[in-house]
Amino acid sequence: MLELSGLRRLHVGPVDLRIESGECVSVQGRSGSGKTVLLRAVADLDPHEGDCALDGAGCSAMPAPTWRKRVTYVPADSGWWADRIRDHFGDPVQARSLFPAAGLSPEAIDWPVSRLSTGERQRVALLRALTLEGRALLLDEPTSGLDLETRERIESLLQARMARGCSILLVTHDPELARRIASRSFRMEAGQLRPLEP
Ligand SMILES: Nc1ncnc2c1ncn2[C@@H]1O[C@H](COP(=O)(O)OP(=O)(O)OP(=O)(O)O)[C@@H](O)[C@H]1O
Repeated sequence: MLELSGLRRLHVGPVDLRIESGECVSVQGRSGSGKTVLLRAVADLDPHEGDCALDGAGCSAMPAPTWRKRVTYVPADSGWWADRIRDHFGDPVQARSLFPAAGLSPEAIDWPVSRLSTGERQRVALLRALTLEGRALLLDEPTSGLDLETRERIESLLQARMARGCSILLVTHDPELARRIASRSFRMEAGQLRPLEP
């Protein structure tokens, strides 16, 4: 269970939110409303007030890398720190086996990052997060710009992760995606999460 308590950063918050194990909560809202600011605060990437806890263990009580391994943030545009895709995975052989589930060729593990399309990069970044086996995922528009078939694959991957107890905080501009996988949806407005009707 991922819990946000009095979380505040810039014009966002204070936000109180509890996401059960195996639950997905979506956040929609206008561009610039603060959705990414919220995700980054939960990931402890920027200074903030308030705290988050995972299964009762507070973010402020553990080293940031430990928190970020358990609560994995996948930005809309991921960073890459090596030329080759395989070098972004602890176990490239295991990662390769996951590629087809995201609509990627297994051979892509040996490609340079520069060869990937925008949507392929997005999926590789998500797979990397999945291989970290964290207990919570913070996803910033994980299916934006993907075709329908590929979106469905990504949804299946996320559903499978939820079935294993992972909590997901999903930022999306796609209300249909939110309806399908989120049990609760919010709209970021004036720095607050306003509940959306199912
Ligand atoms: N470090 C910062 N310092 C000052 N302002 C910031 C900082 N980071 C983000 N902002 C501002 O906060 C606002 C919210 O940005 P954010 O990226 O969270 O929007 P968003 O809701 O995710 O938008 P989009 O849907 O376009 O991705 C923006 O106006 C942005 O300029």
